[in-house]
Amino acid sequence: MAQSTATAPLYAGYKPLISSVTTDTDPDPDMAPSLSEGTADQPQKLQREGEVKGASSEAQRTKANPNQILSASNSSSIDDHDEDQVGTLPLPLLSINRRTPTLLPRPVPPSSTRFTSSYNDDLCTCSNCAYSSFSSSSSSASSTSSSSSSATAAGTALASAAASAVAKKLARSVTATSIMDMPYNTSPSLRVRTTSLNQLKKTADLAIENELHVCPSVMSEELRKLLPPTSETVMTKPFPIRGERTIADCTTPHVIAMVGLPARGKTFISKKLARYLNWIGISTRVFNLGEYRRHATTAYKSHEFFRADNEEAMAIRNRCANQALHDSCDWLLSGQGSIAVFDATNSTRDRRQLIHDIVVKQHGFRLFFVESICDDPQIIEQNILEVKVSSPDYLNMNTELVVRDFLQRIEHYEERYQPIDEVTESHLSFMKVYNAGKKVVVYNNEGHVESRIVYYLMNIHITPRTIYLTRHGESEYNLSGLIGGDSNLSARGHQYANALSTFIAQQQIDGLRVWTSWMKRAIQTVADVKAPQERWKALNEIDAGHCEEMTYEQIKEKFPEEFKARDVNKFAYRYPRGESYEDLVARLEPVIMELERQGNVLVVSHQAVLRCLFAYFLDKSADELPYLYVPLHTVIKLTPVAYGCKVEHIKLPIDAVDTHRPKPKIPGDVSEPGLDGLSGELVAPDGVGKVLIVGDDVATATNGNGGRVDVQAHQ
Ligand SMILES: O=P(O)(O)OC[C@H]1O[C@@](CO)(OP(=O)(O)O)[C@@H](O)[C@@H]1O
Repeated sequence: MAQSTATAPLYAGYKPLISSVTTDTDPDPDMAPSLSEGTADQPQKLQREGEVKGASSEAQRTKANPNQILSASNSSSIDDHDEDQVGTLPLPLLSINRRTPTLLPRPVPPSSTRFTSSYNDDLCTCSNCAYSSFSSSSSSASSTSSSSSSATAAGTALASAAASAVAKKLARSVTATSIMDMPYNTSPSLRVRTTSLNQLKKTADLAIENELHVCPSVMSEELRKLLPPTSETVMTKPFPIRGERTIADCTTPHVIAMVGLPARGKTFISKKLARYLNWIGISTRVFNLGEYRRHATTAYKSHEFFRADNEEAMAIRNRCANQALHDSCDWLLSGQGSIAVFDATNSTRDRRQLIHDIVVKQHGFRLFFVESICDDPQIIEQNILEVKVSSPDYLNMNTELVVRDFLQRIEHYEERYQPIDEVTESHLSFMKVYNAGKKVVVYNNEGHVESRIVYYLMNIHITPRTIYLTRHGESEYNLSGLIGGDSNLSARGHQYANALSTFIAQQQIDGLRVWTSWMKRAIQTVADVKAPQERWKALNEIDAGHCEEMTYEQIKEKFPEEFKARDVNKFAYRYPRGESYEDLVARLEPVIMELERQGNVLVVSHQAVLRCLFAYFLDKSADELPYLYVPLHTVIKLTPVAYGCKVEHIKLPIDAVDTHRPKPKIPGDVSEPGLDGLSGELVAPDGVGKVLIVGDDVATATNGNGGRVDVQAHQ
């Protein structure tokens, strides 16, 4: 068993964003207090840290496996931060902006094997671009180390795309820019802008003069306006495609046991962690000791119940703890689940030893403790106000009394509290989270599942923020019922794009960032949204493989068995040569992780992708996920509250087709209404249709009966 202790400084490149939360604000219910103190610039701060973190982690992977990183986009480890890799590249580098693909000569890989990438995010996605054809075949001629041969090689690649003479001219026209001259840690797009934008513009003009296709990113402002929208700040993020779900990795059942005084965010962590693990396919359930105690006792009277010398109460508490632990183990033994989260204080060494004896010695399961430590009185008090005042223990009680009683309850625990000790409890595996992530200590961390848990808990934060999800505006393919493809917006889709930008402007969202897929319909939808934008390949719509650009009826006719199979198990069904919803979830995990790290974000994507993201926030099962109703021209606003998420559906007043195909009673049937009966109706988590319609200057909220309720808090 590997023993290691890691504290914050060791995570220099991986600074947990949660740390900036504790010091400033804390939006979470359980650790809530500091939330209200959040600063307006925090989201930007988070973003900046996130960029550095992502880049350095990628750089590390490059060292481990150079092919892998190239396949993840020729990306940031080379361009950004990996000095070793930089040293292996032929200099000077010409166009190095992987995010804003251009017609310019590109860095030449040291060997042709390094150009086997299937994810050249830096390749232009437009069909006209000469770079789309820059593949391994062209790279074989380019593995030289001199600047002139680099340019020539790139020129040759362009030539093979039918414009050799001009391409060579272009290659020569660009002043070489050595990557070594660029400030370390500067993003590639910034480097390009700060070091060679003029050259890029000149090159673009030259290319246009010669009737070559040039990507928008290097065009002059006037020319760019003539094209479909792009962003000044386009960035692409690589994503791992794992293909299979993680459940296979979780062969040994795990118990995650929380540790910590009351009001330290244990329940928040437990619930959030369980939601994440379930979403990635690891069946997880929380066993909350408070619920067992409430079940075993009559109404809560006061903190006296928690006095260490209250023997009668102590006997009840111990019995409840044993029961909860045994239920956790029984649940794991029954094969229904893989991870049980034991949400209790477990604040003494004896209790932890007992848990270890039962979980590890008796059952042979893995045991991992997560201790939440907080010594900021403000955070604790705010936490009590956010979640304890509304606890069933304090029904109809005056807030002041609640706070006083709860603080006394904490004092009783403090008398006996023994934080996990590395020396006397060196046989345990654990993670300590200080002040909502200001410092993290990981000890005896072992195995894939524990590592993912640690990584996830290091990324979450509790700063108040809002996430907006919307599909692109209605597309031409939506109008004709075709799935997939990369069509433009319809006329109504363009209207939605306008309405969306107005809506977002009206909301005045602090530090908003916009994420879209690389599909035209999504990019066009945010054409006028005034906020920094990023493109994610991971946000592209589900790949329907052989069924792309067909209607459901056509698929049924051409591949009847396939069509039926999808209706039988839509989540697991994988299109021939395409993807399943299960694949999508795997593909979207980095998006969720990054969303957890961010402030306010607007995500503009597609029906299937947004179902997956929505399911994460709403804790929806794999069966429900592929049928979640995500209509066109509707913004879904998600605000973290207490242990869940407030959901608002805001339908902007532009008609659109309904692309939702409900689950049919008979698999493969395309004629009868579906089982869920959702089409045409917004459905909130409680199953009641709730819509907020925003008109030009009035906002009207309606439910199915015309009532004015639009908000749904999901617990
Ligand atoms: O999984 P189902 O229900 O088929 O929905 C996914 C489909 O939704 C569509 C529209 O039919 O998404 P979108 O228009 O948002 O890009 C298709 O492109 C996609 O294949």
